[in-house]
Amino acid sequence: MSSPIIVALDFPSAAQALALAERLNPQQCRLKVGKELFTRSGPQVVECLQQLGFEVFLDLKFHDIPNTTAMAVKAAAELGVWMVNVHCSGGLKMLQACRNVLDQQTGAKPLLIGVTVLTSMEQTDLAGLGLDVPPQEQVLRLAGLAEQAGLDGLVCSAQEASVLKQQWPAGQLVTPGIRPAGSAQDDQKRILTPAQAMQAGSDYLVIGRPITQAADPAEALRAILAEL
Ligand SMILES: O=c1ccn([C@@H]2O[C@H](COP(=O)(O)O)[C@@H](O)[C@H]2O)c(=O)[nH]1
Repeated sequence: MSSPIIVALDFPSAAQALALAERLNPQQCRLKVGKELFTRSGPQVVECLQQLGFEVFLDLKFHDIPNTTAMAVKAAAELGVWMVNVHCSGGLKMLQACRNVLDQQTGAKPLLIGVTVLTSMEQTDLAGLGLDVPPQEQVLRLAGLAEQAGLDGLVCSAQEASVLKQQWPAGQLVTPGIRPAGSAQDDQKRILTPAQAMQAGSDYLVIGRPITQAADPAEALRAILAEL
């Protein structure tokens, strides 16, 4: 499967998520289950999507003490997901605990990805957290922790992809905040178009509303793939 597209299924019910999934082709995209859908529908929706032939990114952005986070990552691995993520701001010990628990797993392991700075945030938002630095500076700092802990890659903005690829060539870059030209920015701040993101070095493009809210989601996905 060579498509870099991960479609974010941000829906309030399994029925809506599955209806959208049935309109898509597992050869053309992977699917992302996030907090809204998982909190409403639980592991069953992940299993249903897998039965439809899709690889699933479980985007729950775990962030807790090391043992709790590692056990959540273990549970995700046992669900057979393709990718799972944790917040890098949980710190090195937390990230290492997650790496260790996956290394002890037998069989297929999910990619373990560290969330850096959310794509909805800009410098003023970081200042409100007492971190008055450009987002890229904080992303690079958190990327260093992820690499040290042996993670497989990062969630970041595609705006940081090229500098991250220089710092950590092997790190897989998973980039939300993707907006085809002319589409609504919504609550995203650090955005690029699909083609710009690929040129910058993104490995995977996470795209939600521009596909899921389109009149014809399958056609929206095809148009994005044609642009790459
Ligand atoms: O920094 C981040 C991390 C995760 N996301 C998630 O990606 C999708 C984006 O959806 P759009 O509708 O394309 O904006 C969404 O599920 C977020 O939870 C992110 O946007 N930024």
